[in-house]
Amino acid sequence: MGNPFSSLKTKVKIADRLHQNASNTAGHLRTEGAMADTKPSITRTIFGLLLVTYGDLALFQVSGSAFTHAVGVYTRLWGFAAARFVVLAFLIQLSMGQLTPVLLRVITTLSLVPAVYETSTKLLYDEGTDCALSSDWWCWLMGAGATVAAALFWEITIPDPDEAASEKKTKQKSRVLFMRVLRLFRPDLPLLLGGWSSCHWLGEMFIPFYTGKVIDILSGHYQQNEFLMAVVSMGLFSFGGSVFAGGRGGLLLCAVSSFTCRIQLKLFQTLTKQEISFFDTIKTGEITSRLSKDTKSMGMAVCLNMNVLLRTLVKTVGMISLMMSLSWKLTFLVLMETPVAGVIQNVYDTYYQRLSLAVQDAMAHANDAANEVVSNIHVVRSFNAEKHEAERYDQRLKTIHKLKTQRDTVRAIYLLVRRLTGLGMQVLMLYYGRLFIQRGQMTTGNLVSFILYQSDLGDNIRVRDLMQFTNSDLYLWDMLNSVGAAGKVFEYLDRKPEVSAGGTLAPKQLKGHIQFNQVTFAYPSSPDKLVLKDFSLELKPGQMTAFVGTSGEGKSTCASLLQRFYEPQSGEILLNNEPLESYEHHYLHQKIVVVSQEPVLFTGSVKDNISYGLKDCTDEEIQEAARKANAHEFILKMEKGYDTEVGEGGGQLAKSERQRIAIARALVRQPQVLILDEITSSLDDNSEKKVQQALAQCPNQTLIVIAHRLKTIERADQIVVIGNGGVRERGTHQELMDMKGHYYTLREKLDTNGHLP
Ligand SMILES: Nc1ncnc2c1ncn2[C@@H]1O[C@H](COP(=O)(O)OP(=O)(O)OP(=O)(O)O)[C@@H](O)[C@H]1O
Repeated sequence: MGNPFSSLKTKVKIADRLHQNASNTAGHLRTEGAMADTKPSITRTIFGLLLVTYGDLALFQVSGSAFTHAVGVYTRLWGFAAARFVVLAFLIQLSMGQLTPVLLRVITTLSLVPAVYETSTKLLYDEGTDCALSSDWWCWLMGAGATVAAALFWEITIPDPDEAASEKKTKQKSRVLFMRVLRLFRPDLPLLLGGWSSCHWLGEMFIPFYTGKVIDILSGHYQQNEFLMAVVSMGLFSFGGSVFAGGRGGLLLCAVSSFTCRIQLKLFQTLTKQEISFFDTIKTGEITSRLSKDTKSMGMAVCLNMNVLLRTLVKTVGMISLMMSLSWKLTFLVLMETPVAGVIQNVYDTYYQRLSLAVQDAMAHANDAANEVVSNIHVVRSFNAEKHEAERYDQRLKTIHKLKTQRDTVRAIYLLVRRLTGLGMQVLMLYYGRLFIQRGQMTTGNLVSFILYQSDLGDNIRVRDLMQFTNSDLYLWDMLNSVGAAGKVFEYLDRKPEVSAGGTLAPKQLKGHIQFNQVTFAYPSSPDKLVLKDFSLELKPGQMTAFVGTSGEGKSTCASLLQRFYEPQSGEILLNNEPLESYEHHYLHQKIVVVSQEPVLFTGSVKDNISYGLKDCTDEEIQEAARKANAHEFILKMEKGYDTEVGEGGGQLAKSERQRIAIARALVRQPQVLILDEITSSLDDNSEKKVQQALAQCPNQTLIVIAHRLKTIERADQIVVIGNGGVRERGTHQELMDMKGHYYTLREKLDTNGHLP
């Protein structure tokens, strides 16, 4: 039967969603309908574009005709820009019926390019070009080509807010994450500023300049002083650069390390506060991957990116200025590659980031599979499932391999295209460089310096020298990609536990009176399967209550609810007539303690494990608890007594020994409510008797025993048979035997060891 509450909630949610979807769809349809009404047809668009091109060419021809020469060159250029804009806007409106923002941007750029170009070259370099004087077709083509390139660059890299809302959202998110990580770096600010401000590249920037100078000195009239000066300056810049480079690497890595430790601790603290159902649904591998890998890569990504960003910005401006001083014409030529590179980069980023995320997820899956097998190797071995597990792991590794191959192919294609465009640009640059040398506009040394700057500029933007201190083949864009890891870390850091820990009650006296009032509960991971349905039960203080029933009926679930690992969907659990959630978190877990069927010990000594979580616990208290749990004697027999290491997960101890240490750990807290969940299953009769005796010495304690061995609970004050989500029977052993109901039947079914089947 489905959970009425969850199904009701689900129905409400579904109805909400349907409503939302319906209105979204309606809105969408309305918008699409409206767009369809106004969007011109393809034929009309082609006709419009042809008309605009023809109109522009005619206008361009008129602008160069003799009668326009009556006014000055620049008046004519700016007048033509204004006329061109008005005419083109009019023609578009006429032919297509609307002037979209994209078309508006294109005609504005197209109209302004010639005037802005000519005026700025005149103002900056006091030179004009042939295009200013005549209406050459070549000039028209150059202007139109530059406009189309700029338009493409703009539309791809800076999408329209309406058109690319979703894409922008993810980019926006990356930016927000970037800034958020940066803010978390605040305590390491001195280290960061030290690293970022170490300008080792400033030294490197002047080396090409002096190289060109040395070549000019050597190829022209040799002057020793000038030559020495140039070589010494080169040496000094080079030395200064090396010193700063070393300092920068050290400071930044130190900042990243300190950041990582801080975030790992913060994340660990947040994770341990999450409700238990969180751990039921999220895989261990995923959590450990966030904790160990993502925290590191997010710090690394932001710290290094910021460094790269600052350096790239300053170095690029510096290099462009130096290149301008060598030849402004060649500089403009080189900069024409930028929009093309931007478009290529954008396309590459989209594919590469998508594949990188898929690789990360696939790796987390493979880790999960490996973790599961390693931590349950006994089961794998005993079921002879090694081959099956190896195949499962192999499949996951193959998925990673496939995704990595796709990702690396994308990268290889990207590098090839980038190199080809770079090569094309270098050929053009050499061609024009030779022309300028022939015309006497630059020297051979200038060209050499220029070529060195050009390749340095490309590397600077591609940020290849990140490899210097990351010791890997990561590029800036890979680094930006790992900002995505920050998203996942923040998702956990921001997560508020669903089971609140805001209670304040911590009374000195607690009787241990428990009431389950019409509790209905389903595990969040299986919301449709109700484990408890209107479950009501009263446990009197100081009494021993035994929960019995066949496997899977919800006995351990009652224990979990008492510890507030989960919240019931309805009903309440009262402790001393107060709801459990009103008790202070630490207080509650000191007063209600569980010893479970699989005792978990942590790496450390026996003493550490007994006093686990208690700050002021004396040796006497520890030994007293161990005595009560019948553990004292075997602990003393161990090599270092209470200081003996128990190994990982208590692996160096027998199960019954681990069980007794777990009981001592519970007893040292002097709990008011003690829950023993099938603990006797691993104890021999003698140990069990002693534990029972020890427990009998705490008459004020409310004791809940969940047992499969029905013999052990015959002396309980009340035995509760749990089944079908509720209480089937309740009474003392004798009362229930006389009743000849479920309890009686259960006892009939006991095997020779007294266990339930
Ligand atoms: N973390 C969980 N997530 C989802 N379902 C769970 C979870 N823990 C237990 N269940 C399911 O809840 C039901 C009750 O489990 P519970 O462990 O309380 O039974 P039990 O009576 O203590 O069984 P046993 O005697 O075998 O320990 C079972 O059907 C079980 O499969």
